[in-house]
Amino acid sequence: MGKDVIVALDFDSKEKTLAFLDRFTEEKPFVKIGMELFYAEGPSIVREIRARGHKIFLDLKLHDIPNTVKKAMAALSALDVDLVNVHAAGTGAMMSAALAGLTRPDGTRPLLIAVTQLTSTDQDMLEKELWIEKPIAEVVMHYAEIASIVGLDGVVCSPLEAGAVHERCGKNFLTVTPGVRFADGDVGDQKRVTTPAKAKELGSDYIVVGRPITQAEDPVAAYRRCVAEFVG
Ligand SMILES: O=C(O)c1cc(=O)[nH]c(=O)n1[C@@H]1O[C@H](COP(=O)(O)O)[C@@H](O)[C@H]1O
Repeated sequence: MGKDVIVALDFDSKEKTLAFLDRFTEEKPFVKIGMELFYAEGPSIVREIRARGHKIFLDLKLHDIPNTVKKAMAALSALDVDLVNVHAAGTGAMMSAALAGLTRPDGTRPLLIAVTQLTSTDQDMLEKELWIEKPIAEVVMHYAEIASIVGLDGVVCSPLEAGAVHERCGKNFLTVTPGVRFADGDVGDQKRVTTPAKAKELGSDYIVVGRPITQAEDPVAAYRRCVAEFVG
């Protein structure tokens, strides 16, 4: 897995998703299928997009008791995807269970990463609502360290934290980073945000980009702008 841009396919139907993908005649973007599309269309959308040759991050952010997550991951292992995720807040026991559940008959498995703190969370929310009274960057590092100790392949964090995560957990520990906006872009509900160029400078392995591409007037041009800034 090299440095790449992952396009978040946050659409509510197969038709809209495939129409969007049809615009890409020259590239085959790495894509993310999240809750909106998966809950609307089910596993068949994963198969269909895979059959078109895309790499897939299946972003369902599992967070439950260890036994439930293990069984759910066993079911998801049947899908041919490259990357899946859980919430690190489920604890090390839950992350270990997720890893144990992720086994295919041929011995392969998708990479497993953990969401540290959502990029839509800021310091104020962390303290006042979640009652975690620590600097958010330290919380991200702590969760990343637990994920690394239990054997996960990486984390989801803001690009702003990618460098520190690599320093603590090693350069091969993946940093998959949403919270990406062009310098002139609308931030929306995201809080810990930076540009594709800055994400590259900070050492992110993958940026996850949704609305700046999907809602752009010219999505292919927006995707190319991301690739040019991030991959070079
Ligand atoms: O796990 C994720 O992909 C994720 C984690 C996180 O902390 N923040 C975050 O934004 N995401 C996802 O990344 C995508 C970002 O979309 P945009 O904000 O539209 O670029 C969405 O599909 C989110 O579900």
